[in-house]
Amino acid sequence: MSRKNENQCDLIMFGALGDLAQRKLFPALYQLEAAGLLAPKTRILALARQDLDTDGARDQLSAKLKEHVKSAEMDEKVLARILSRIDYLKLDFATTDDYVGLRQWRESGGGALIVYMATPPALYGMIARNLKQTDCIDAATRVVVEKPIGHDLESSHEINDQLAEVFNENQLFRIDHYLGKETVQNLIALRFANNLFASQWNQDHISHVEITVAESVGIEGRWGYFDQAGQMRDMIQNHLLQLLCLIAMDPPSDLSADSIRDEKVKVLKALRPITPDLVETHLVRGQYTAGTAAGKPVPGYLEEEDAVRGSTTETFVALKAEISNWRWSGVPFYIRTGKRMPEKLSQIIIHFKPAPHYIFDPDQKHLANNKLIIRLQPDEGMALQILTKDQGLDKGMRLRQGPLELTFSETFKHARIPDAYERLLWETMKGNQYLFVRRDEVEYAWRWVDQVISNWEEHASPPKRYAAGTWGPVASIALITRDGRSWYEDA
Ligand SMILES: NC(=O)C1=CN([C@@H]2O[C@H](COP(=O)(O)OP(=O)(O)OC[C@H]3O[C@@H](n4cnc5c(N)ncnc54)[C@H](OP(=O)(O)O)[C@@H]3O)[C@@H](O)[C@H]2O)C=CC1
Ligand SMILES: O=C1O[C@H](COP(=O)(O)O)[C@@H](O)[C@H](O)[C@H]1O
Repeated sequence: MSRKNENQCDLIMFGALGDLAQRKLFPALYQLEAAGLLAPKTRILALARQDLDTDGARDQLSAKLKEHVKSAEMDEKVLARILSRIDYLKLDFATTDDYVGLRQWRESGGGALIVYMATPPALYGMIARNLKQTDCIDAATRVVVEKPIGHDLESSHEINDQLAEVFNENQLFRIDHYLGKETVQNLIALRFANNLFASQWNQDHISHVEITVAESVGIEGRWGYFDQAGQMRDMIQNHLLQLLCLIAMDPPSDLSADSIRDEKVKVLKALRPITPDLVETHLVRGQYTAGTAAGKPVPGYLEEEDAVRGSTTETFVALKAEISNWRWSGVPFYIRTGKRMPEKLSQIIIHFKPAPHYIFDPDQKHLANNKLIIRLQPDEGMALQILTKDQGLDKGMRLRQGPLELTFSETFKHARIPDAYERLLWETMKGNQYLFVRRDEVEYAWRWVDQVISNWEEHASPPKRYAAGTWGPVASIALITRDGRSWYEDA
């Protein structure tokens, strides 16, 4: 095969007219086209149950692409090229006979077959069975599935079992879109390409770690889905535990998918359960009430469209996680995530321990902890807070804290930061699984989350209220100040 066609594929997209596909997946394919990364013969088949032909579907997708690709990045020639790759097939996912059209389409193409299931997870098993029954797939087919894989350990087992009846694990690409973010992948480079940090990355040198993933948005018309999930299942079970794993894992022996995933699994297995006696001190759940977002009044969670009165679903979680292993014994990981917070901000702060013997002004002792601030989004970059001597004859040996700063947009001026889905689709086309989640990762994450949820349910205390536009319930501040620490607020 010529180099140009090396990553040639036929991409079949179930749920092609749904929200995720239109907002994220087709814009990502547009960007891959713009970057010249799609092989000349790569084709895309959009599947949905709307009564459209290919021209009608292309018109609809074109309008959505214009809406979701930044106008400065929209180029009519690129648009025409990506649209020309797209065919449309009306198909009811539940009707086996409909898949015959899909097989016929595939017979006229070539390259790897990628099946993207941008549908509710309850449909994955049925789609997989229908694909198999109608001979649409083979042992080289790759399948991309979205989160959430289940609602708990038991249901995730069921979904994974249904997929495993048809596909091998090396065919399954389970998405956690945080793993596609450039800055999240950068955690691997930061930790394992810089020996400076490698030698400090343990309980001898780190006192605690903070992970904050704050969202300014509320429920965005997804109340029905979100109320069944809550922030614990929607964000912690996947994105935040993945971030924790990347920070806490041991060095993998290489960059292969299984080396990285083996190390992440060890972290998940070592997470200390939040047992009933710890719920009070290690966990805070919150739910937002009316407040403000970007200076405008916004309703509370229970007043959102489609809301059901009296729901006790949490829109905020703060917790103290502990990892029972040699490297992290005694180092708490304080994690918080919530909707309707003052701004969109994802960051990780590594707090280093002070030097063993302090010789400077006792009044400045509180400054003596170095911090590494990793800004995942927005304003991607990192800063290492270090202490230097304050300038001037009159300053003696007064200390001053300041950052060694790396802001990606300034340092890599011309490099556009790709959206997570661009990276994930591109890796799927290349057949690389390292940014995708293996079955045991999903299940160990559920195992830990399930016990947290069942223990808080036993505790039966309702979520604490916080006004939209604030950093969560006051109790989340107490969770960390109880240990003589505070959330890093230099946002
Ligand atoms: N949207 C997002 O931002 C995110 C979504 N996800 C995940 O992505 C997946 C898709 O989500 P999303 O796009 O929001 O969901 P949508 O409901 O918007 O899209 C799903 C699509 O599947 C179609 N569909 C459902 N059943 C059938 C059927 N029997 N035959 C044909 N078409 C069918 C629906 O068609 P119709 O409209 O006709 O019902 C709909 O267009 C889910 O797993 C979700 O959890 C994950 C992270 C973020
Ligand atoms: O998976 C999800 O992620 C988004 C947050 O993603 P981000 O890339 O904008 O940080 C969250 O809003 C959504 O509820 C959840 O399902």
